[in-house]
Amino acid sequence: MSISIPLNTTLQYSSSSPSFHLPSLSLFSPIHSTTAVSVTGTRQRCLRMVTSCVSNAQKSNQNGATDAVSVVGREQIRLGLPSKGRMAADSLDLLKDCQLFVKQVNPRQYVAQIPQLPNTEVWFQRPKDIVRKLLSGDLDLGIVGLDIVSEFGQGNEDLIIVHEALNFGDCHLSLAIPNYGIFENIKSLKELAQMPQWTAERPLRVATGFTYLGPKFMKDNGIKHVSFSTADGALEAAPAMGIADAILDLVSSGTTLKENNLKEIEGGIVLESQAALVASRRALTERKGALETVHEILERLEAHLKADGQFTVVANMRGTDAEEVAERVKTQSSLSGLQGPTISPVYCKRDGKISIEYYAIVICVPKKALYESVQQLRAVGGSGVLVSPLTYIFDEETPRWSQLLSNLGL
Ligand SMILES: Nc1ncnc2c1ncn2[C@@H]1O[C@H](COP(=O)(O)OP(=O)(O)OP(=O)(O)O)[C@@H](O)[C@H]1O
Ligand SMILES: O=P(O)(O)OC[C@H]1O[C@H](OP(=O)(O)OP(=O)(O)O)[C@H](O)[C@@H]1O
Ligand SMILES: [Mg+2]
Repeated sequence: MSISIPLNTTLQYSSSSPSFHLPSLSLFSPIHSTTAVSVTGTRQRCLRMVTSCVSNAQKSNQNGATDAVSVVGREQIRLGLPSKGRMAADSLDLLKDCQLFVKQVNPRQYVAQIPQLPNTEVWFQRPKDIVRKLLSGDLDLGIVGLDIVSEFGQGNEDLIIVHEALNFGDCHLSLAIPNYGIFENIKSLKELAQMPQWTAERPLRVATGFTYLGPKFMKDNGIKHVSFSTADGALEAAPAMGIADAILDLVSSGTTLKENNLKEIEGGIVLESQAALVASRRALTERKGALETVHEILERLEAHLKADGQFTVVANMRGTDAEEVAERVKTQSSLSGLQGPTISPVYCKRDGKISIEYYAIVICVPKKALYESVQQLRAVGGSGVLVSPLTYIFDEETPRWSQLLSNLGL
């Protein structure tokens, strides 16, 4: 295992009490360099001790993120799912919709199985711990919000977003200020930054749980006079309590902001988030079976999510032959289906003879365009329109799979 220690760190070893002192280990982030480390004490013993002490401490940096460690020899692939909160039930529902049934004996049990993926264990963890454990090598795959990936992953390249839009957990991380007092006429981040009130002695005070993304966002936007405080919830109360001037928190419906007389401002959105499938690069490249498992999960997810937005529409159309019907259908913009309509003859028996007067047309239409499509079908002579939900659409290969392989250099 390799460890990374900042430049000029002094590791002190005392032979009387065999322990190590890494003065800044819990204070820096991120960890970059392995050079210029000075070691005091008995050299050989020192290095052995450092390795084990850092390993045991899981190398947590200030935000709880851990450095990646080597893939350890276990047989099972581990998938982390949120153990609580609003993402928990939706993650299980999504997997169920993909015919991946998570068998959890009781809700307090933190490990579960998916019979359809016999080499995979599910571990229920808090979202931030899923990210931490992907980085430490204790999980291989996970479903979490992109907000948590960014906050706790801190751009670590070992984290790979396999699917960035699982269609639930939508929200955005946004800066909000009071809609009263000195902020009444402030509408943008620029205007907020230019307010004369903020000085080195009296900075803009922001309350947030996002202690990595918050300062990064302010720095990236050139806002100098700012300070941060943190709390575990109900941040929207902080301005009215006089604890902060602004908050940086997740917003989905916007109700909590409104009910607390707060408003979002132009340029104040830090990121858009929804649930994502995330993997450890190391696991995918080094752990036996991990890539095959992620491929299967990805295929199921893609097939389900693609189908989720579509209906199958079947209608009968009178016509002289299939081409003539196709020509008519193609004049309508909403009737092209995935690759063009499927048209098949409808065999009727008339006066004792089989004849073809109707053709059945089958198309997939986006749910949003259903009514428009039905109207267009009628306009070109369609009748007896049947609409049914689609369960899966399997394409030849998913673009996300090719992207993943290229990301992994495969
Ligand atoms: N309105 C929202 N507020 C917060 N998170 C949301 C919202 N909508 C979607 N999410 C997503 O849900 C994830 C989990 O949020 P949730 O509040 O349920 O759990 P938590 O924050 O881990 O729990 P707690 O709030 O008790 O600390 C967030 O990281 C985010 O990706
Ligand atoms: O825009 P809205 O739909 O109103 O949602 C936003 C609120 O939801 C979250 O809080 P949560 O319910 O997780 O409570 P918490 O503050 O205890 O985390 C978030 O921290 C906001 O307070
Ligand atoms: Mg919350």
